[in-house]
Amino acid sequence: MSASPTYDSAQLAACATAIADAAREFAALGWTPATSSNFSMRLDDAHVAITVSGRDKGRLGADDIMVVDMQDRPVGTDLRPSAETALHTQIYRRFPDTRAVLHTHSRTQSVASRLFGKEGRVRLQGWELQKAISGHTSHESTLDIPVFPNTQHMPELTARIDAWLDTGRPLHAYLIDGHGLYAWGRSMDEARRHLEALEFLLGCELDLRRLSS
Ligand SMILES: CSC[C@@H](O)[C@@H](O)C(=O)COP(=O)(O)O
Ligand SMILES: [Zn+2]
Repeated sequence: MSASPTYDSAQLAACATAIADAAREFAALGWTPATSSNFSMRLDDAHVAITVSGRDKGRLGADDIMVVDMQDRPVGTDLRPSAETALHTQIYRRFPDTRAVLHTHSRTQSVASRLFGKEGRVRLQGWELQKAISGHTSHESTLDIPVFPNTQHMPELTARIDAWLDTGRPLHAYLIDGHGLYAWGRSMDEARRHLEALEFLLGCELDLRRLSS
């Protein structure tokens, strides 16, 4: 049985608005093509507001956001949550201070995930914009973004992510090969900053590879 909710309808409505606003801006940038991408916000320790599966992420309204518990079960609705709900709840379980999780499918993220998938990670070093990632105070720091193999089987993907985390290595975001980027934060603003910074940095890495070859 799910834990009793400690959120109210006003909090759910505020999260739905924040998700729809962010998603609309990402869609305008071309980062959510063809209904791809999914977004969520933590409501309380046991519940998450998340996008309904298959909706156009550029035109989300209140009816396109639903509630799930931390075991990915819909709460108070028969709607189908995002096919990737398990990736969201895993981040909320593993990082208790996370309040927003953002997943997009931009062209830059998709191409970078294929190119760097062979290496298993993108190593970012020497970029001033690394400082947009919380905890990074210098361009001289090393920021590794892992690339996990894509699969439609969520338990396989969450197991790979758990295995990375269980080694104690930091995890600020990850790519899925041929798929897209997951980023998160302790607020919607922080999650957006992380996503935008990584979109920019991945584009820079792609340009460097292209120009150096
Ligand atoms: C439309 S293809 C993209 C999907 O397969 C998936 O990766 C995705 O990001 C959106 O799935 P959704 O179930 O709407 O959350
Ligand atoms: Zn996706």
